[in-house]
Amino acid sequence: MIKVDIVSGFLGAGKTTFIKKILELYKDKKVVLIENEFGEVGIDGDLIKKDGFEVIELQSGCICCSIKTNFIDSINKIIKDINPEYIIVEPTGIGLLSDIIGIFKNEDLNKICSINSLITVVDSMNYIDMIEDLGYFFEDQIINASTLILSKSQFLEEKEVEAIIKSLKKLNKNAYILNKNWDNLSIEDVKNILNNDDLSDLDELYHFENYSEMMKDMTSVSIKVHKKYSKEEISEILDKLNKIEYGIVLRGKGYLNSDEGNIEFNYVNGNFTVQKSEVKSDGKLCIIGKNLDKNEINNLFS
Ligand SMILES: Nc1nc2c(ncn2[C@@H]2O[C@H](COP(=O)(O)OP(=O)(O)OP(=O)(O)O)[C@@H](O)[C@H]2O)c(=O)[nH]1
Repeated sequence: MIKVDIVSGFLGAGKTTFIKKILELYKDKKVVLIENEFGEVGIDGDLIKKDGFEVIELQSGCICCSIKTNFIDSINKIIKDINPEYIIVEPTGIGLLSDIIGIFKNEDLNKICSINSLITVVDSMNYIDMIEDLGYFFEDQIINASTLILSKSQFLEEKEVEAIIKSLKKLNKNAYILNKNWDNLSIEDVKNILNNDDLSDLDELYHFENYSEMMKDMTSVSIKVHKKYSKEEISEILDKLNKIEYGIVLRGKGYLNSDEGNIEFNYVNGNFTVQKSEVKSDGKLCIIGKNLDKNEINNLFS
């Protein structure tokens, strides 16, 4: 049986960052990562591929709905061509965890794959906003997980973190909740999470019904940029992204060229970082949000 680790979590929560830690643990195993991006240009895959891991990128939609068939075909192909010990699945931040579990339970995949862990990364900095704005949708990722890992909690007051944990426990009383600064997260911690994930509740999934309604305004803008930017120029652009004329920007990420070498940026719900990057790229970026004005966003980066 191929073991499947599913790492879900909202846009920019820290899924790829946590998967990099899992890959450290699996470095001597045959492992394939399936990266599902909502945008048309794959961004995260480059970060993992540069370390020599096998990455399959599925873009332009969510594996839980619009590209479900591609996903099942890809898994069958991976099994046939690579036959790995482990498959790690990173759904888009706006995917439904219940649907992804459903695919592994029902689509004949249960004969060859078994779910090893069901992790949802919870972005502490944005949890309160997300739960207020996206409510039931966001709860699908929390209620159906067996481990909830808080990211970025070191940036909050202890009281704020306690409130988040209380809210998470109310939604999912059985999940194991890990609250630890990720800078101190050891391989042993990751091993314990993956080995001890309790998947006993898989038969009773919570399913968010109004998904298509929620998704109808969700859009992405993918841009290939050959221009060189300085870190300051990118910061100035990102600073403007929270203006309503661009739509509601939830997530932005990209690898760009600058005179100082490769740079990468990460934008999550109004906060951003711009830094030197180890990833060599011709220049590409993706912006995800609600009711985005594609022209205005294109103009910003042109
Ligand atoms: N310091 C710190 N930064 C974090 C932590 N978790 C995530 N980040 C940062 O948050 C940003 C987004 O992290 P990713 O791992 O790309 O998030 P993601 O969930 O894979 O994002 P999408 O796939 O776009 O939805 C990056 O800049 C990370 O470095 C954390 O616990 N601590």
